[in-house]
Formats: sequence, structure tokens, C-alpha cells
Amino acid sequence: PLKPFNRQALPRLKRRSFGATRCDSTTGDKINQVSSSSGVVYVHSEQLIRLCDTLLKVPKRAGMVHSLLEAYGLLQNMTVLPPHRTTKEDLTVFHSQDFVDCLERLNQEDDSEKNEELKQQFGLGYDCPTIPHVFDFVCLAAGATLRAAQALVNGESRVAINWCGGWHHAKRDEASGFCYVNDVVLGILKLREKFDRVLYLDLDLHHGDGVEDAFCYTPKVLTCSFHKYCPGFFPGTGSVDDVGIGKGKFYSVNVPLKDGIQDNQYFSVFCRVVDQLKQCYNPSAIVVQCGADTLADDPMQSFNMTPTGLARCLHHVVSAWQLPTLLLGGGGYRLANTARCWANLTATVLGCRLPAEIPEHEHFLEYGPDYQLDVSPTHRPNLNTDEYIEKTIAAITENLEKISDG
Ligand SMILES: O=C(CCc1ccccc1NC(=O)c1cccc(C(F)(F)F)c1)NO
Ligand SMILES: [Zn+2]
Repeated sequence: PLKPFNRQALPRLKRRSFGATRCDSTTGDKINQVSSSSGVVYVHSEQLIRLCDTLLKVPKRAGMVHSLLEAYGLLQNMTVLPPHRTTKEDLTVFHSQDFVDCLERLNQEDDSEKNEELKQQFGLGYDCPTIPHVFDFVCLAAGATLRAAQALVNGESRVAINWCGGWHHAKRDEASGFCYVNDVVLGILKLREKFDRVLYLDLDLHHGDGVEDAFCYTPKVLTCSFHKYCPGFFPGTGSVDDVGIGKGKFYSVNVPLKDGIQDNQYFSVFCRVVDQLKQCYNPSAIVVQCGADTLADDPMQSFNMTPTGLARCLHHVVSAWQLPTLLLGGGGYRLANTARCWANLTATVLGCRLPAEIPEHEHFLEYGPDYQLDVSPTHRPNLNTDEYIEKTIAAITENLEKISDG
């Protein structure tokens, strides 16, 4: 009788695949070779992590995200690139010279009174306390987003990720909502060097006001933000009637939501809106701000989402549309859950399935008491009635009928 076929005897075959990377469920070892153009670029450096870890509202979050990706073996399936070190000129593509000069001056943490008055002028007072080396942070965070955008412009990959970016509130000449630089605007302006129509999707709990403001006059960037909208909630903008101005009219889309929304309803709203955007705007590239402060257990205590729910939304646009895609971070104040979420999103674009158990690594104990990858929704009332959702989507649909594809 023939000897039983012994797989182990064969050299490890590099089975050709068609663009998807499947990960061995235990170590995340790459099983299938993917061609680089459909690969994923991940921008990272130790200095970027070190600076982001000093952010007062998300201390050590950047390090937790990176080490969880590493522990799951996801880095082996991506091209890891260092950020650009941006110059002041790179920043003044969007920000004012005075604001950039101020950030540079504040780099040394001398907190003299003279600086106090200067800080107030640029929004660097109470809301955005300056951190030591704030200018170094700004240059590297923006540089990471610019390097990711450059990878898409160069065709080095189809997807590029910077989880240390997504600072969507910063204005041309003012820090806002803990955002000292608007890396999102800088990244979109870089993409516009090659792509005619850029679609920006903002999934953060808060309205992406800084990005919308930057592009509200142009149809070349369509900004679409899904966010909590209710009296007194920051930043207070982003009503469904906020549609953009002049040539940009109807190219700003806002999806105002109430507390308590969960995965299924969010996914339904998301698809009904973005499928219309795909159809009538026909974007040539997309940018997704993946702020994780919508998760069930976030201190913001607002939405009731899970990482799986956000991954379904991301899969719907990134994997189905196959467009050049820039993924950025954002809010997310339950740090371990934000790391769980962005690991899940990274695996989603890689086509990897991750084991439910958090792997042993430096921050393992922060994932207790369950040490599981997924997060469960909590029991909280959902204020998004079907009637409210239908009315909101009807208003958006009416607005979108006024734009044809670019
Ligand atoms: O997440 C943001 C900014 C949130 C923000 C803007 C303006 C003023 C305050 C905030 N953030 C907070 O209040 C905040 C940030 C981190 C942690 C907390 C906590 F108190 F909920 F933990 C609260 N944008 O996407
Ligand atoms: Zn937020």
C-alpha cells in the first residue's frame, strides 16, 4: 500500500493567494503570500509611541495598541514603516504659521506667564493642556499620517494605518478637544495630490468638526461624520442640516445619533448612508477615523458599540469597495478596549481571524478580569427610536439627491 501522505515532509509551500492574507489562528503567521500592492502598511516607531504615550487623556494607550498587535502576530502580515519627520512647512500646508510657531516655542515645557497668554490665544489653555515636547509629538503624529497617505499615493499598498492619528478637532490656528494638530486634514490633502475625490468617514463619538470645516467649501472631499449630537455635548456641531457651503454644499454629511445605539442599528444606518455615498459620489480613495469612544464601556458612557460592530462597518467599506484606504485612530478612553478594537480592525483589513483569548504580553493584566478580545454591550436605554433614524436618513437621502458622482 502507498505510504500515507506526509504533509510535514513537504517544504512549506508558499500557496499563491488572491490578495487576502489568512493568519494562522495561533501565532498569526502569514500563511498566504500577498502581493504588496494589496498589502497593508502600518506606520510605527518607538519614538512615535513614546510621545503618544504622554498624551494626558490616553496615557500609554499607543504602547498598549502596538503591543497587542504584536502579541497577536499581526505585524508580520504588514509592511511596518517609520513616520515622516514633518517640517514646519509640512504643517503650514493647513495650519497657520503663528500656530505652528507657538507649538514650537512651547516644546520646552517652561510654563512661564508669557506663555500663558500665548497659549490662550491658540486654544492651548484648559481644554488642551500642553504636554512636554508638544511640537515633537505634533510633528511625528502628523508625520505618521502623512507617511501612510504617501504609501497610498505611491501605490505601495492599498490600505495604510496610523493608530496614533485621527486628531479630528484641531483647527487651522487653534488646538481643540485634545487635538493639537489636524493630521486628518494633512493626510487628506496628501491624498488629493493623486486622488480626485476623497471620502472621509468619521466613526468617532464626537463630530469631526475640524475636518469638516477644512473641506466644507469643496466637493473634492466629502466628509461624513457619525456622532452623538445633543445639547451641550462637545463640539456641538454636526446637525443633519449642516451640509456644507458654496461649491461644497451637500458634500458635508452629518449623521447625528443619540445615546445607547448598538451594533446592529449602527451597522444598518452606516450601510444605508455609505452605500448612497458610494453610488452618488463614487470616491477614488477613503479615509476612516476609527475613534473608539463609541464602545460600550467607554468613560464617555454614550454609545453602546462593540469592536465587532465597528469591524463589520469597516469590512463593509474597506473589503467590499477595494479603494485606497487610510485608517486612523482617534478617541477611546477605556484604553484596553481601544486596543481590543483597533486590533480587531487591523485583523479585519488583513482578513485574519483572531483567537478570542488575549495573548500573553507586557500589558496582559490590563485585560482582566476576562482576558477576552471582545467587549459586550452594557444594559443601557437606546434613545435612537426607529422613527428618529428614519427621519434622519430621509433628510440625508434628500440632500444626497442633489450631488451627482464627481
Ligand atoms: O474624544 C474626543 C475629545 C473629547 C473631549 C473634547 C473636549 C473636551 C473634553 C473631551 N474629552 C473628555 O472629556 C474626556 C477625555 C478623556 C477621558 C474622559 C473621561 F473623563 F471620561 F475619562 C473625558 N474627540 O473625538
Ligand atoms: Zn471622541
